[in-house]
Amino acid sequence: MRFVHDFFLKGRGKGYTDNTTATAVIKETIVLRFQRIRVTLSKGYHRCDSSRLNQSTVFRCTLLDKFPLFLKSLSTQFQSSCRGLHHLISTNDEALLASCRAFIPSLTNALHKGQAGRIGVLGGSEEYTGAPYFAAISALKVGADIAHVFCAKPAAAVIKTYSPELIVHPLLDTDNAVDAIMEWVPRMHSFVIGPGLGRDPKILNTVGHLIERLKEADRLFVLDADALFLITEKPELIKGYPKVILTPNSVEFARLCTAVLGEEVKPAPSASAEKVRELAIAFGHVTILHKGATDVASNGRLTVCCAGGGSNRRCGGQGDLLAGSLAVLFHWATGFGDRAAAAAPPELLAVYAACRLTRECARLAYSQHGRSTTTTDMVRLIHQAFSFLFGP
Ligand SMILES: NC(=O)C1=CN([C@@H]2O[C@H](COP(=O)(O)OP(=O)(O)OC[C@H]3O[C@@H](n4cnc5c(N)ncnc54)[C@H](O)[C@@H]3O)[C@@H](O)[C@H]2O)[C@@H](O)CC1
Ligand SMILES: Nc1ncnc2c1ncn2[C@@H]1O[C@H](COP(=O)(O)OP(=O)(O)OP(=O)(O)O)[C@@H](O)[C@H]1O
Repeated sequence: MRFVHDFFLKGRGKGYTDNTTATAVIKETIVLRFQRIRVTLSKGYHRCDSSRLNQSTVFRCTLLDKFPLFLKSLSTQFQSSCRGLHHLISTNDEALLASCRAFIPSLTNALHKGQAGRIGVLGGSEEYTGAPYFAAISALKVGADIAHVFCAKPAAAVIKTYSPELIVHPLLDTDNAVDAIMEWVPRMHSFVIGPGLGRDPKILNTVGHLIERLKEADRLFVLDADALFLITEKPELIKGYPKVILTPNSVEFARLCTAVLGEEVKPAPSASAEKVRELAIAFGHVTILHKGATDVASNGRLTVCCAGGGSNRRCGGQGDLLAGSLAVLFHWATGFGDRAAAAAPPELLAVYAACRLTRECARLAYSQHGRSTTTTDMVRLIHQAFSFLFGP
């Protein structure tokens, strides 16, 4: 163990070309400040396939199977000496997609209505009726059985006219909103909070209370759009809660960094993976997805990047499609399939699947509609994109 420690922390720069020796070493440790390491775990045996371990501080890892499990198996002493070096970036599309396919529930007559997902969307105001609609309809198109929208009264009738599929509750702006909405919570598997919520302090206050209650009820939820504005004001609301995923665009991400890290971060189409990880850690290993030209998601331990598909069209609503899809996939990733061989923890797999799906919808829609592409065109293509990526 001493040797391993010395080699990786002090003895850098020699290069490591002998696979056999590397294998012995990698059994004891994981070193991530090296370039192009490919590590595979099979039958509990850790094998290093790379012929290039060098001292570069830039590291880019392909998928490391069962990484979190492996990390836990390291001795406490070694974990602490390596703290700060454990940062793994996975971009292995095929392996991640394969793990996502493993949790997609089969279409079978053995399931009853509701089992594939009862999703709640909290959002919708007089100004914004499209955003909650896009989130809720996307949840249904991805495969949830039921989608409820909890919105402010002026939005309710409008949203109902968009779709008879949605169950719409005009509750968010009522005086007993928290208790009235909580009555529905036991029936829901997961929530999207934020699309079209607006910034009315009374509504945001209600949503703050609801977040507290959802945590007490141990529910999964995704925070997007105006709910992220609330989190910049009250980051402690979600600190350390493992069942929340934040989905900021670059502007929302910059605001979160200012609020939580105390740093000015310039909004940029491509996030710094290191910054996303830093923010996730500052939130107590909460999962953060920075949407952009490349989507970057981290729980502070593992970071996944998604760059497939996508388009050059930046019409509004694409983030809502992503958030609604993610709520379903989050439920599936935590509740279905065998996770023993999964390439990443469920929250990151759900994020990866949602990003990949949204970007595939964007790619398909753009190829048909070009500059005229809107989110409605993308929603229509969810089935085609889903089948292509994950099967029927
Ligand atoms: N049809 C609808 O009802 C829609 C409603 N939406 C809702 O609209 C509300 C406000 O959302 P916004 O996203 O406008 O949030 P903000 O009101 O915080 O505005 C952010 C601004 O930053 C700009 N921006 C985005 N990316 C940038 C970048 N990389 N660099 C610099 N500027 C950038 C945007 O154009 C936007 O004007 C939310 O409730 C949201 O859910 C959106 O979801 C879009 C669709
Ligand atoms: N510069 C970009 N190039 C390619 N794809 C992008 C780019 N920026 C965002 N995307 C993709 O668009 C989708 C939505 O991200 P976006 O940043 O538009 O979210 P948003 O602003 O929250 O959306 P909304 O309009 O619903 O509020 C994501 O899947 C992301 O991958």
